[in-house]
Amino acid sequence: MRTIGLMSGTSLDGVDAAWLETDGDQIGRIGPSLTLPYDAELRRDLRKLLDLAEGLPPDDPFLKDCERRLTERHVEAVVKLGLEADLIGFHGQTILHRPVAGRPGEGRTWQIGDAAMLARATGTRVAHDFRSADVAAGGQGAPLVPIAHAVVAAQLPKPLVILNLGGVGNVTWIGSDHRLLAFDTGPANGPLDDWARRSTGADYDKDGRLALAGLPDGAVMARLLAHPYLEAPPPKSLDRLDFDRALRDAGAAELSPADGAATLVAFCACAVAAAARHFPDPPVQWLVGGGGRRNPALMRALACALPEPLRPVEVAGWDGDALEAQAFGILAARVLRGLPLTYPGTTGAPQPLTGGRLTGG
Ligand SMILES: Nc1ncnc2c1ncn2[C@@H]1O[C@H](COP(=O)(O)OP(=O)(O)OP(=O)(O)O)[C@@H](O)[C@H]1O
Ligand SMILES: CC(=O)N[C@H]1[C@@H]2OC[C@@H](O2)[C@@H](O)[C@@H]1O[C@H](C)C(=O)O
Repeated sequence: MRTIGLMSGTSLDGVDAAWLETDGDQIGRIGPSLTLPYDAELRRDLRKLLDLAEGLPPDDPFLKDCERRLTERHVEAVVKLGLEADLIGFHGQTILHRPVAGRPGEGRTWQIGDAAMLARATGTRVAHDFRSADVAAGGQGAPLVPIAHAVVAAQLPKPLVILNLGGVGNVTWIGSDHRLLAFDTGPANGPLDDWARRSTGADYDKDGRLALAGLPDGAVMARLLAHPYLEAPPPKSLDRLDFDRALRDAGAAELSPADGAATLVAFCACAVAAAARHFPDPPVQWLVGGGGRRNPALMRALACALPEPLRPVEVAGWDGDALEAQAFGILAARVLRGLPLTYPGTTGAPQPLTGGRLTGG
């Protein structure tokens, strides 16, 4: 079927949209994709929502206003793509993520976005709410893209790792027997963006210039590397703000702008290297997607920290900016067909689980 996947990630920079033909198991034609950046006001308000989410009722007027504006940008992205689709995969914006491993009914994950409004405005059926069923069953509810990675990487040599460097980092390890192991590695661009905004006023550290001008601070690094998340066995996932406190306690805030950025880059890379210790076998290569692959400071730090070759996903013929959005097209098709989205090896789901809901059409 013809799908449009829509992903608004933890970097809060905009919505990625991608057209793809898929039945959820295989991919057919790959169409165009685009990113519709958010205006500064929406970015700021979404960032504010992350801080407020814990205490907000679902009908809070500020939240509802952000949700409407966010959904309008998604409608705009679909219209701009300008292609017919049978199904839209609508992730929405995560504003809170608190899964409770192995304790059905206790965790919480919250993605905002008005699926009915999107379905009405585009005249297309919408698959959404991809994470709740997994969290309700005691899974992590994230990452969700691993099964889609397995679909697009079907022909590549294994073991293979796909690393996404978004606001948070996440890895998918695919074994020679097609086994999946996936989890969040640690903070990636999220704290770096916050740091760049506070110290330079820019939305992010473009081309890693600030980080390349500094040096990682040994004492701060030592404290950060002792964080229990790194050694904790998967499944595991993170909220965008989960490391903020640890970064403050480690003294990162006292560093100079350049050394602070260099330290955050080094920590992101070390967290990825720590993730590799959980893989059953080393991969033949790492393929890197997400905005972080454009940061030379981060790519250099990763190349130093990992023994295996590390390359942007473009070497496999993929588009590293579109991959997550394409994944939500694949996941939408799986929702429609009732196929599993999550697995014991990806989220800690008790068994392969379908999920998501369908609206409109
Ligand atoms: N040229 C560049 N130099 C440095 N960093 C860059 C560059 N281009 C993009 N980035 C980083 O990539 C981020 C956006 O990445 P991406 O769009 O993959 O995140 P996301 O999809 O929102 O996050 P997630 O995958 O966690 O949901 C930006 O916020 C910025 O930090
Ligand atoms: C709760 C949530 O939205 N998590 C995101 C976030 O951004 C990256 C990482 O943390 C990943 O776990 C997930 O996104 C991708 C799309 C996923 O679910 O696979």
